[in-house]
Amino acid sequence: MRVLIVDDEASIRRTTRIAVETTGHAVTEAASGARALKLLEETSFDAAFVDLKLGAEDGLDLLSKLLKAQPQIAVVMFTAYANVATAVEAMRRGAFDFIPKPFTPDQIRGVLAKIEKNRALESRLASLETQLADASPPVDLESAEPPVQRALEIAFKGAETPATILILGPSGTGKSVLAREIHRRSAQRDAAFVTVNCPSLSRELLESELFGHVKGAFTSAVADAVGKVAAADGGTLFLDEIGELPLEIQPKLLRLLQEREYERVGDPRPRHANVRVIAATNRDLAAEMKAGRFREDLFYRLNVITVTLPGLSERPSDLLRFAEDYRKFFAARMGKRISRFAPPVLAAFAAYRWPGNLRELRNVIERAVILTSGEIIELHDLPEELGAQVSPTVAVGAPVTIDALEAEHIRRVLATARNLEEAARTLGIDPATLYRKRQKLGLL
Ligand SMILES: Nc1ncnc2c1ncn2[C@@H]1O[C@H](COP(=O)(O)OP(=O)(O)OP(=O)(O)O)[C@@H](O)[C@H]1O
Repeated sequence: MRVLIVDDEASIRRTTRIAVETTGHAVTEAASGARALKLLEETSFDAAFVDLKLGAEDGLDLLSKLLKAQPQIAVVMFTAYANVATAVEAMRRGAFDFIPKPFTPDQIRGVLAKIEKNRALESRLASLETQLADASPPVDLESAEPPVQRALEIAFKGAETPATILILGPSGTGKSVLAREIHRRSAQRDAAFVTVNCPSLSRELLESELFGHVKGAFTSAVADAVGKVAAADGGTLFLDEIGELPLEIQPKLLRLLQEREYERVGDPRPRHANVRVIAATNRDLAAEMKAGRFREDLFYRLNVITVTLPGLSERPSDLLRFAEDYRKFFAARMGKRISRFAPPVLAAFAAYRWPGNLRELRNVIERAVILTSGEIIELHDLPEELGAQVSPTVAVGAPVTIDALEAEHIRRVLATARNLEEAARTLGIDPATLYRKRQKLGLL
């Protein structure tokens, strides 16, 4: 690390320098605030030791100026032993730590180790954040399909209120992605977004994961745990696959939703948590309720603002946009130049039913980008089940019915058009007719 020492007393600068240098860090000295600020214009520092009393200068003012010039710098203030109030003020203004005078070399080394540990954590966090941002294609929350537009509108309006939101839709349609977006658009956007995956644990472990437990509550409870409800206090709790929440836990969740109260496993004291709940499921919750697997009161409590995300095959005019976004994203990530999809690929996309929805589309395109050796993604770059969808026999002049030809033509036009209106214009029919034909031909 590069360390700056700012003190008007040469002897203090010298003892500090020796302590810092024994830990292998590079030192620069400044006898005044003005000199320190000049040095900051030329070099960046990781840490600075600054005397609170710099002759006539005020070390607190200098602290603010140093942080303004280089916000990442960790500033440690040297303070007179009795001056605790000023030390507190220094911390309030953003000092990393303070060391009372007189100090020992070990105190200097201790605080340097703390700064280094902090730096390492910060850079690890930054790299994880970049990895996360890089690992996923950009989120696209637009749609040319009226049912999706309506769903998103409800979700975004609901986001601004504290209401519970239930997101329904088949697997891979983007329920988790939407839940995060709702949090991002909510008043509690700066607080935590905490996910609980309901089916991933046994009932006991899920209850403790949600509400926490006290030491000894069950065999593996070797220490107290706060639980995800407490972790989400002030923020959003996302309950993924709520349809699989065990019946025994359902009344506890209902109490949390209604009274904001819960108890840790093994501790009868009621606790309070102010969490906004978003729940998602690919199950038919009303059917689960009728079958006795989901409590009626909880169902109605969750079912206040409900957003249904349709499957990808019901969003033909969005499909191409997603496919293009994914192509660009994965090509850039793999450093390949891939300019487009061959027309039969687009036709195959339009014909396929996409049981895995957006997740499947993303995986198919990632795979195709890896496999393709040219600039264009071809049919043979797709998994077999997709390639096989396009029957080569359906072609003009081939021995097929007009209906089959029409279906194939509509599919292909839909696959390449930006939206339903554009496809209708190309086909020379009005959008309502195209909508009906799509339904009749099973293209929805
Ligand atoms: N709006 C979006 N824009 C771009 N990609 C998306 C979008 N929504 C979903 N995806 C892609 O689809 C994948 C699956 O999304 P997500 O996990 O949110 O689906 P899900 O409905 O919660 O699935 P499951 O029910 O299986 O949990 C994401 O990782 C992302 O790559």
